[in-house]
Amino acid sequence: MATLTGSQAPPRPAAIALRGVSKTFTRRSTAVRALEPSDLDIEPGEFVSLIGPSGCGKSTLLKLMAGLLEPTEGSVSVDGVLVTEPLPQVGVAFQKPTLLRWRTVLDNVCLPLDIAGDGGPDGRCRARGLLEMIGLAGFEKHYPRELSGGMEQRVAIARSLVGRPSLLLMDEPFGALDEFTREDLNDELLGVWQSEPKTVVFVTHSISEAVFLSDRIVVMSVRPGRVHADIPVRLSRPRDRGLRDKPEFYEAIRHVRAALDEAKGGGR
Ligand SMILES: Nc1ncnc2c1ncn2[C@@H]1O[C@H](COP(=O)(O)OP(=O)(O)OP(=O)(O)O)[C@@H](O)[C@H]1O
Repeated sequence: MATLTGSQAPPRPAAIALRGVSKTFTRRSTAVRALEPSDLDIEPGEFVSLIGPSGCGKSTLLKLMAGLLEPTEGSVSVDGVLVTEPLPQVGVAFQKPTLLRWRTVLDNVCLPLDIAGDGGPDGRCRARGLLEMIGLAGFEKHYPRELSGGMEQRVAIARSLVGRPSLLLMDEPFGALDEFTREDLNDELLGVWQSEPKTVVFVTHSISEAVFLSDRIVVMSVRPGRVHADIPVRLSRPRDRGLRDKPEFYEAIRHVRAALDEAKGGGR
């Protein structure tokens, strides 16, 4: 029987394809142009960070990908499907963990499964496994008020992963944390991403965080936002914390910083 191999196989659609996507927010008579028409392709399994000056439209872009905002012009597709509403294969994690205070840690992680009517023993077992993977074994029965900020953020990340999303959208998930906790969570996020490959789009203000995590860094320019530079990060994987001491890490940081400096001046 003939099988499709190599060049015969149909091309796999991009995990995310943005075509001429722009966004203007309108309130009464005021219009804010947040994003100029932008094109971007992200391949399945890529880890891509978005970085840029405050107000350049990073969160707007992420919300457009998540189906939480509608583009003013253009289209967003995920796995070849036009995004018109939030899709089940997409997980999201934002800067604020927004845990439900009356639910235990385990029940917070299981929330997406409960909403999807899939909260059986398998899902709970997976939730426990994720809690263990991100260093929260033993805290399943605790309530959010009993956790530190870093622990709450870990719970939010486990929650975003429990439905096995093929695409994970993260908006400054570690922005409110101290540097040590942030580095620990970077290590843990990479561990999860390496053990369960998925496409990740990650918004951050930290150049070193973007370099440590990403295959590519998309640098955006000042408002109205647009893609200023698309920089591949050619550091080998798997990566571990030792990478942060290596000259090639600093070299990559310098490169991204130069692009970011240009992007900041680009609108003036
Ligand atoms: N719902 C909204 N209504 C009106 N304007 C908005 C809305 N959301 C965002 N904006 C505006 O769009 C622009 C881009 O905002 P966005 O939050 O996407 O930027 P950002 O790059 O994520 O910023 P930061 O790095 O500070 O978080 C800003 O000028 C912001 O004021």
